[in-house]
Amino acid sequence: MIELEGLTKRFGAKTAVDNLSFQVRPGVVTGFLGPNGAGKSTTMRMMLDLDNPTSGTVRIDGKHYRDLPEPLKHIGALLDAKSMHGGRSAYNNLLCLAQSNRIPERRVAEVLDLVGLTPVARKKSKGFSLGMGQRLGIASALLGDPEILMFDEPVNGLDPEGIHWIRNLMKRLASEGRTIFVSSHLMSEMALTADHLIVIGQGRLLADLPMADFIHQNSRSYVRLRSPQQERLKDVLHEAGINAVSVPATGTLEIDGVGPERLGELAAQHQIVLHELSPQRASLEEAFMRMTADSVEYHAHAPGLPGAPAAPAPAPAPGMAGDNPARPADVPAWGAGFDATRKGGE
Ligand SMILES: Nc1ncnc2c1ncn2[C@@H]1O[C@H](COP(=O)(O)OP(=O)(O)OP(=O)(O)O)[C@@H](O)[C@H]1O
Repeated sequence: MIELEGLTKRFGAKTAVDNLSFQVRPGVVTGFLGPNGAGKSTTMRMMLDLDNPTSGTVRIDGKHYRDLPEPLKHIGALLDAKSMHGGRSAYNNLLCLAQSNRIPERRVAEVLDLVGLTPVARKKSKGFSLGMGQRLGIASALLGDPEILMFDEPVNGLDPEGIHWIRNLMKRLASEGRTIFVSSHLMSEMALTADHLIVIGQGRLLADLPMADFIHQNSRSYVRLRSPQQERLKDVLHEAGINAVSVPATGTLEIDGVGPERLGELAAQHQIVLHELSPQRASLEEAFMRMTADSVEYHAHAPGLPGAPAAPAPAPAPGMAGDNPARPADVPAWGAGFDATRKGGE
């Protein structure tokens, strides 16, 4: 279990993470979503004690990260797959990490096998493709057989086979009772992977709810009709007390709350020709974009979706004051699968 209470991080005048409070529970995949610059990576870095909170706390199984005796055995993370030592083989990268965390060498071969890298174990990691690098980062996260795993944008740049593999791996790890926390800015991807959802925007909590609830709340279903007798069809629907909205861009009508059977029968009764009668479901990506519309920091110039009020967010727990002292230099560094250098601005 990961617990955040009133977690806040400021970089000068910029508040990257703003009074975040939530829990990440075991046995499920929890998706961590937010648009670019929302504060996901900064939050994850504070979870691993790589950035100091300005205020608030993070607890890993009830303890501060720095108080975990052998951290890799509690929590594994993939933050930045490119941070491996390129001049070392995959095997040696993992071996160094294992040795610094008193993990037996046989575990190195086990995790290489688990991620499918055994055939290239002795190759230097600088020659690895993006997908192989991600697998190596995941192997490093799994090395200590931790109960908690965090993945920052693990499917970035992967091919469909790689995406499928990571998705199944996360589900399997969760089904073993582990705590899986995975960030993404793609709702469509998360909808296929996560059981629970935490959404942030401009560092603030926007939603904390089961994925099934998000899908239920945001899957607007409607019927689309297209007819060469559009105006007549509209009149007929109006007479039947059905509200149809014209969509000029597609030349169609959209109807909420009435099934396709009834609409088809009405058209037939009035001998109206239909070229399309199709049930539709609004995309989750659109719902996510509406939820975060007010907090998107970097807008493209193309016209976006209309802004809508953010989804009701659970009230954040009261923040806990108190600065976290800097992590001492001798605390075992993560070493792999992430970039252990602190971001500037502290
Ligand atoms: N070291 C730093 N100094 C100053 N500002 C920073 C620093 N690190 C992050 N920020 C700012 O904090 C905000 C949150 O950044 P963060 O990288 O955590 O977001 P993110 O949700 O992970 O974004 P992305 O999806 O683009 O990776 C951004 O506005 C970013 O510019």
